[in-house]
Amino acid sequence: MKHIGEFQLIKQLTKILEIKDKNVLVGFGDDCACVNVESKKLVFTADIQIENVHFLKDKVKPTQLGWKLISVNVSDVVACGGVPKWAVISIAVPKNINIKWLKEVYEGIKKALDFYKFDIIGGNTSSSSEIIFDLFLTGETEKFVSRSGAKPGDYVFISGHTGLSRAGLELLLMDKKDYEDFEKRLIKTHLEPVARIDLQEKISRYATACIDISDGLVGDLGHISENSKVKIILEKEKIPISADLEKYCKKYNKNPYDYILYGGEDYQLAFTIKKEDIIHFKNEFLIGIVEKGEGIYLDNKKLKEKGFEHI
Ligand SMILES: Nc1ncnc2c1ncn2[C@@H]1O[C@H](COP(=O)(O)OP(=O)(O)O)[C@@H](O)[C@H]1O
Ligand SMILES: Cc1ncc(C[n+]2csc(CCOP(=O)(O)OP(=O)(O)O)c2C)c(N)n1
Ligand SMILES: [Mg+2]
Repeated sequence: MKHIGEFQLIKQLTKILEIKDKNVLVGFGDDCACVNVESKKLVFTADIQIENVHFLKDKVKPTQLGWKLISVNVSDVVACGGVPKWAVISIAVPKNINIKWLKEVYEGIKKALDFYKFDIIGGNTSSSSEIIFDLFLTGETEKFVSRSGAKPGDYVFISGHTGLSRAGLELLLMDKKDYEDFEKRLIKTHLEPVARIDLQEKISRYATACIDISDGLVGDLGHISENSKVKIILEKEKIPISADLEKYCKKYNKNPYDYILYGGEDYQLAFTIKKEDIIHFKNEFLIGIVEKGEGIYLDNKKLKEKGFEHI
């Protein structure tokens, strides 16, 4: 197959479909779809964890895998301002799967459901040569926060440090006998991300646009820029570097900005707000502004909007 990229592929496929129901407020192209149901707005999302694509079976505890499956989906619901409500799960596993291992994945899932406070209420089981966990999650929101609402003059924020997860993945793949404490913390960020459910209310109330950072900060801000038809200017000086990432980059001679800007699987939120609402975001990081135009800039340099793509 010609290499067209994941997002081009999604565009070509979804063009074949036609959303006819007028109650659908948001279809393809955002973190969640959104549907009017009586006086409520329901949001829908699905994300998957696949062996050798999202995880290596011998490098993750089954409980961590269950936790991550739930977190990555909650992250999309929160990015739309929603509260997670109900989910169904589809699994596909090799016929000779270790049942104890699988039950431990479900223990991790249960722990996450208790933390994020919602239920899985159904699912499906099938076989596959590689392990697949797919979650379909619905949530409720009063106001849908899209990727398309950023306006010139808005501030750009991130909810926390980025780049740590990629450093954690690289450390895991190094297969070291011993890890320093900061390395263990980076690995934990990769294997046990926590979706920013704590920000749900503020996002719902104040964000003019929001996306969860799964494919890398610049790639994902690129979706806000494209959908909102605006230019985003990041100020290098304002983008935070975590102390652990700094240590990692010093030790392994890496450029921290490759991680911060392009890392992926951060599951922090990138969002825009009106300037006057800045008082509500004291613990988050102001990293830039929205202007008329297009593209993502770091100070006055245009950045390549490359993010993680599966295809
Ligand atoms: N195969 C597909 N068919 C229809 N819609 C899809 C498909 N894959 C992704 N989408 C939609 O495309 C958009 C982008 O997907 P994705 O990049 O996976 O979002 P996210 O990073 O928030 O999970 C979403 O609205 C998603 O619902
Ligand atoms: C073994 C392994 N290789 C590579 C990665 C890195 N990786 C896998 S998926 C991904 C991007 C995010 O996942 P995706 O399924 O695209 O989530 P979405 O953007 O749809 O929310 C990254 C950075 C990984 N986690 N594990
Ligand atoms: Mg997805």
